[in-house]
Amino acid sequence: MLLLFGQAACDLSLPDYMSDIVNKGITSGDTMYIVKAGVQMMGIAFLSAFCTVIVGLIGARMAAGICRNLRQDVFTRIESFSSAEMEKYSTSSLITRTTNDITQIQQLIVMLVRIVFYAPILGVGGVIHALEKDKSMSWIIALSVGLLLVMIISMMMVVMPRFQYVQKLIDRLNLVVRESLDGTLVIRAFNTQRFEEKRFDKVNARLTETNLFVNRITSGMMPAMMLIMNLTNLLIVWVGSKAVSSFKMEVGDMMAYMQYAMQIIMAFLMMAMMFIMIPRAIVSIKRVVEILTTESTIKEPEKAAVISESPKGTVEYRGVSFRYPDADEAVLHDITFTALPGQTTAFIGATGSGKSTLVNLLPRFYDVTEGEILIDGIDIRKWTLKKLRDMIGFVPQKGILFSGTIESNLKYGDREAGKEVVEEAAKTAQAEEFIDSKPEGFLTEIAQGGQNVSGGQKQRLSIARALVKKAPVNVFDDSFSALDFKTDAKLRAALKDKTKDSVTILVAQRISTIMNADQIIVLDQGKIAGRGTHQELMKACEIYREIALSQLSEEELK
Ligand SMILES: Nc1ncnc2c1ncn2[C@@H]1O[C@H](COP(=O)(O)OP(=O)(O)OP(=O)(O)O)[C@@H](O)[C@H]1O
Repeated sequence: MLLLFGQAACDLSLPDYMSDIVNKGITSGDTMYIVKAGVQMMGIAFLSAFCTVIVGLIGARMAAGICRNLRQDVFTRIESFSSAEMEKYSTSSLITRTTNDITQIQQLIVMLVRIVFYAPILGVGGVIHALEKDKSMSWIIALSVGLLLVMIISMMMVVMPRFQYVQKLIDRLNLVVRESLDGTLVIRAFNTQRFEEKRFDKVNARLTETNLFVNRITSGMMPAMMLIMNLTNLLIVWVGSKAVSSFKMEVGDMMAYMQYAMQIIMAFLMMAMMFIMIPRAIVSIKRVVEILTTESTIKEPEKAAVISESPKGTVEYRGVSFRYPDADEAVLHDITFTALPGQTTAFIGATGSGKSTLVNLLPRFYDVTEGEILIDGIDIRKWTLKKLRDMIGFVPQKGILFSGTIESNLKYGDREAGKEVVEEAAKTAQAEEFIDSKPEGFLTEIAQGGQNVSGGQKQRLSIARALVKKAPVNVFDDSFSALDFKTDAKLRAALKDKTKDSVTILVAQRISTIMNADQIIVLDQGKIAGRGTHQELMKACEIYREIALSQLSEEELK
């Protein structure tokens, strides 16, 4: 603040020096005075430049600091979102908000620090100094400021609505790029590069068009402003020279007046720039605030239940129904079952029958619409999210790995896990063989998204990652689908041995994967169509029999 005052005071004093040099030095031929005042002027100009640089530095640091914290807050908030909020905003929009929108805010802060105080001080100071020199020419300044204001306000009215549109288009552009990059293989296989290019071109062209429109108007503003400034100078010289010739004004004062007029106009220009940036940044601020104020639909309990030190993990679904947010119909209806420790509870059913939805309710990716889910007799909504999720070793349907080494991926759920635990989990998940075959073993680098491992290897690493957690409840959502029958069988045998005391919930499409489960639940259109052991279901459940016979012969099923 002090520096800003210093900068403005220096800038405002320069025209006075110039006026004195002309009036006292040049007209009377006093060279010493000219040199002395000239040196002082240079000193002040350097001081002003120094203040400007320091203010710029402080502004940049402040903006970078504020926006680093803001980005962190937005990221943390997004991490707390449930799947419902993730779907509401879309991944691409969340990326734009965390990056581009915050950059807009950062630019505004830099600008604000430089201008918000400096411009008014310069403007007001300029007016006071100009009036001190001469009052008769005030109308010239008033006229040019009025013209500038009309121009700026009309321009803002035209470009404002476009700013919102630009941010939306950036969201859209991100979405198209993301989809194209994620789907490269499909695009190549279907030869749809041209189609994707067109899709990209369309959004890109619209974004360019809108940006060009905004830029054309804002860049047209500069020459118009220069014109107003030059006309103002011309008017001052014209009116001023008449005053000089009639000895009402000195030449130096007229020159100083011209400089004050320029400073006043510059102050307005700076404020105009600020007013151009503010609406744009407001759009971004609103989008960021929207994220920061969105509460996750999955809430922590107001009063968490007291959980035993070593929970057993018995999972119980009681009359659970579920409807996706914004969907018309429920996808799960009145599901009731209990999964006991030491037992495997398996789910089978046609695609879309609700198996993944059912297991996704357990770690509270979504909350049930009706009924309740209990672990060890306590409603999961009464558990803290951390405790609840620590209880569950979850293997999602889509094997997702992170960039890093195999080891860092396996230790994802427990950073402190020892070497033996990691190796044992890899062995149980039948991943040890292929890890050992790599020259760097557990330290082999995994590419982004696990692109350098096969589907089956990715599944095995995902399983091992869950096992490292040694959680009382393990959920495998169709996690054996990419494994060959032999590996599938070996894995289940090893799993049975290693997870003797835990609850195993298994979703599968293959009968052979679930045949030996202690309890099999058949899902049909979100309802339980049968439950029991394989033998019991073969006798009593028509849907199960159909699925089983479509995959294996009567002989194999016995
Ligand atoms: N995020 C979502 N929003 C709205 N509806 C969804 C969502 N995810 C799934 N559904 C719908 O819920 C139903 C059940 O889907 P779910 O993925 O649970 O089936 P599934 O039995 O696991 O199928 P699959 O064996 O193919 O994985 C489907 O009709 C699906 O269209």
